[in-house]
Amino acid sequence: MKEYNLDKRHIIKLEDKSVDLKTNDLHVWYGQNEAIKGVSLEFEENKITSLIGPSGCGKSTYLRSLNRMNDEINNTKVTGEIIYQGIDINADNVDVYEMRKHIGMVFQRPNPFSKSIYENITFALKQHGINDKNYLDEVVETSLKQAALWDQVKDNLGKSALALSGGQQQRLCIARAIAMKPDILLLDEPASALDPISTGKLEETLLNLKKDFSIIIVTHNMQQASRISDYTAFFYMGHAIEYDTTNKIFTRPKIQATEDYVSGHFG
Ligand SMILES: Nc1ncnc2c1ncn2[C@@H]1O[C@H](COP(=O)(O)OP(=O)(O)OP(=O)(O)O)[C@@H](O)[C@H]1O
Repeated sequence: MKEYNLDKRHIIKLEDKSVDLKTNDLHVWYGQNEAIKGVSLEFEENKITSLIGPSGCGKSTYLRSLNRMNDEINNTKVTGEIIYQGIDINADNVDVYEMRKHIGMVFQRPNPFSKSIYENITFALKQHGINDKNYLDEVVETSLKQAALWDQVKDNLGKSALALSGGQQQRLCIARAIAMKPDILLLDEPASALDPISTGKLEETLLNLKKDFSIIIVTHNMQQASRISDYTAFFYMGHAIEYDTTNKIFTRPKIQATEDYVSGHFG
């Protein structure tokens, strides 16, 4: 196993860009295990950013901390700032439930509720007290259109979501997340349980969604990162080692570990 110098980093700052979300010196501990060791990254609005790196480097932990999903895990500690619209959403007084309306998440395995397609999308809205039928109908249609699922399900909105294919279920989960009209969508390996055709459709959907949302995605798939993302961050052993435009990361990385990883010669 090659030893890499973890002090050598290359992290770009998005000075002249519109930054939607950023972290400053973010650390995450599971008990004694420090999984994220001071990560400072900025995410541009209406762009797709991929988080890549070897298994166990902390990509999912970092992603989950961006809308405080790690709060749900016992014995976790998160320090540092997560700045969204000028507010540190890692602060104690933040209403996490409210914040997640702005920063939504889609998980690795499609996890629709055991309810109808329509109810999957309206569930969270109803929880937030929205019951106007016309409004809910409109949100269902718009969200399903944005998630490229409307044409396939529009005549069967009362059908169980569990009867959809895996790829359709994952697009339904995206529709469910965007029904809340978030600004930012976090996706943790959303295509890992999908076949190549469904993966292609999902990637196309994400490319269409970026005009309305900022997207941050964890992926193991190098081709996927290079096909869909504008920026890529390479993680290793709890650090963000290199962060740049996707083109530079895949063609002219500045750090040896990144170069080895993207060229398949890592470790
Ligand atoms: N719920 C948890 N409880 C305790 N430790 C955890 C938990 N989730 C992750 N870890 C630990 O945190 C570190 C980073 O894991 P994480 O899942 O974030 O990495 P990853 O880069 O996303 O890995 P993979 O690509 O395999 O999904 C690992 O040491 C892992 O064992």
